[in-house]
Amino acid sequence: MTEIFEKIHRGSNSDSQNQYPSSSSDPSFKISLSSTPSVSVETAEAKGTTEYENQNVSAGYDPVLLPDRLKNVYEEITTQVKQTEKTKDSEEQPDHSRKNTTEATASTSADIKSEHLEPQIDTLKTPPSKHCQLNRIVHEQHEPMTSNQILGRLVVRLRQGRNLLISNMHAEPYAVINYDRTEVVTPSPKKVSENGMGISIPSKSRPVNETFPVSPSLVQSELMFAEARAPRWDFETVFDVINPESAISVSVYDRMNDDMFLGSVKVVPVLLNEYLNENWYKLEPFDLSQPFEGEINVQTIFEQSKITRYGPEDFSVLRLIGRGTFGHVYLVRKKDTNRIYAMKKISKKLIVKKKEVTHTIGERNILVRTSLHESPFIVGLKFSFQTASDLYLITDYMSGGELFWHLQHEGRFREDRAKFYIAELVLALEHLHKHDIIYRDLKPENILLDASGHIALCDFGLSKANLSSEDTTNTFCGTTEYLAPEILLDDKGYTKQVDFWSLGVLVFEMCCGWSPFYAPDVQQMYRNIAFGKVRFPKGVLSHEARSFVRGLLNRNPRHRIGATADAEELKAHPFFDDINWTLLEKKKLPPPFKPHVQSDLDVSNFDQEFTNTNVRNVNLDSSHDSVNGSTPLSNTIQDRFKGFTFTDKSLEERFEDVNIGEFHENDRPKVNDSVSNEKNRFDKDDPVADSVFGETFEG
Ligand SMILES: Nc1ncnc2c1ncn2[C@@H]1O[C@H](COP(=O)(O)OP(=O)(O)OP(=O)(O)O)[C@@H](O)[C@H]1O
Repeated sequence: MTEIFEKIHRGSNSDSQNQYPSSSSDPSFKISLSSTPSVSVETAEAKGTTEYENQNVSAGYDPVLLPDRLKNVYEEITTQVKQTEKTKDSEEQPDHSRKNTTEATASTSADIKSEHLEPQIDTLKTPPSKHCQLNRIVHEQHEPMTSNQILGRLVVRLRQGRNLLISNMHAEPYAVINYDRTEVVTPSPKKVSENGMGISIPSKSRPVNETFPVSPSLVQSELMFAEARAPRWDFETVFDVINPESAISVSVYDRMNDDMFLGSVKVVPVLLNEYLNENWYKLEPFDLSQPFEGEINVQTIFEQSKITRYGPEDFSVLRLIGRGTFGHVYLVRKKDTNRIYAMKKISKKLIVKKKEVTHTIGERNILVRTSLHESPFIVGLKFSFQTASDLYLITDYMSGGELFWHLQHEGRFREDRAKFYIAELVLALEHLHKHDIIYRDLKPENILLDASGHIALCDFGLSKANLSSEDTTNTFCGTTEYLAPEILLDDKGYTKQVDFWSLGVLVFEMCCGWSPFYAPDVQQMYRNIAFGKVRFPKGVLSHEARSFVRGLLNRNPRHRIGATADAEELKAHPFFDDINWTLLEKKKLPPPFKPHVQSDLDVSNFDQEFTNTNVRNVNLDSSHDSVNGSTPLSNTIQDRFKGFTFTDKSLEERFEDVNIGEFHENDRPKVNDSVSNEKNRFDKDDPVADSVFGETFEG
């Protein structure tokens, strides 16, 4: 058994310690994925039995097609799986923790452990560049990167509301204003009555009954109710106008009643210099069949801009909100508009040292592409620029935080909540795949929530562009827990289907609270992905959800859901029967959970480990670059950042075209070691501690 993984990871030549396996070193080390139906497994529940024995353990690999040497190993594994499983009484087994699940899914490993596996993760992390397909796509399908200019500033004033459909006098209506994916959360309305200024708008629908004496407190309540129905915000905010097509959306919620949705409006701004537009807009419900009332008064003024370029000096750092491998992510304020953004600052030296230049340039270019195509579920890039030492990406601030953070705090999500996120992710992946982009790093850490609770994908550092439907790629990258088996095993390469495998892992993880292939050691995790069984906890996932997960976690990518019609196939699965895709795409389906966000400066949904960090000494001044004492990067190296185009003035260069997807020979593919990424996610009590495993299947 050890042998198989040594083969898989190193190739047959055991001397080649740092060799990623390749067909040239040992053609037999890969397992053919060319045929084999997926496994059909009845659930133990369905059978009314206590066992979840496999009906068929071929798991997407046809033993007939396996090389002889692997066949024995394969048979050994499947026999062990069967034997181990037979000894277990699934219904009685109090096996609920992540660790236990791992042991269960890795039930073939009893003897593997005793065989002393050498740690091989480094080998996997450092495949030679020949394993990567080079330059195949460099000159194809270039996106014309229109050099959008910053058109100006859009001042938006939310003045007041009237006749809002609040449920009681304590209501505190507030709004989430969204323009070109930038979000602003207004404070609660001004309390006019408390200032003794009186209330002037009685509610028609609640006339005071004059035939009875009215106690002062009742009058007071009526006044408070009337005031809450007609909130006065007088709130002003300024947006950067980049895309002239964008409309403003204003959604109103009640802060005191569980962020109850009170309606939303869409306002198309008039982009004529200094033009003031003011109107009362009727609030619309998410669901048009619902009775609805209320209006809000919105003013817009456009001011044409003379400045077209920005640099780091134009931003003030407010908080640290995240730390990545190559730099930090800050909450920043753009000085001229006071607009709040997220700024990712990436050290050039570090990415050169770690040979990640291409991935980083690729990330920026994919963000440019997706920004131009207005994908609602992908974080919006606003500016990118560079200095001599750093690269900067300015994106919309997603104040709801990482999905990871919420999952960590809540343990797991109800299926309908998970379904909502998964459905929005399907649309995000559909968008990427349609634009020939493969995402490759789907995981809760890279899924952010906006203030309303919609998702936005971030971190395109591992994505690859210009990969059409049939194209394959070979780069070994991703985060271990979410890696598709063909990335590990198939040297013919893999396709966009790997994103759907990761999506299957995510559905499972969101609903069950642990990752289906997790193991404390990475080698074991690879084994679980390649051969392990997935065990559904009993009673947690609906029949449709299990079928969806099974369909996505099919080890044969050609039989996986999505293999023939990409996301359309996923959308048609019964799991999504109650999803209205048209409304979802327009963000008109109310999110099942609204993050608690007090204002657009709120960082309470981010880890305090970051947000409590002192950022007073963070220096964004590019003039600092030349005097910071470290050796400057050579011109040749600076040339590699041409996509960001360094200028002496350190000014911003937005949306400039560069080669997308080019793989530089020195650039090393990347694996996020999910073990180190684990943080304390599963330190909490296991959320499904009382559940019993009900079903096992193999993809
Ligand atoms: N637009 C944003 N709004 C809010 N938070 C953000 C935003 N962009 C990034 N973050 C936060 O910063 C974290 C790190 O960002 P990102 O994943 O892009 O960095 P990275 O260097 O690529 O990370 P990694 O090393 O994990 O690949 C995110 O997980 C998220 O918590």
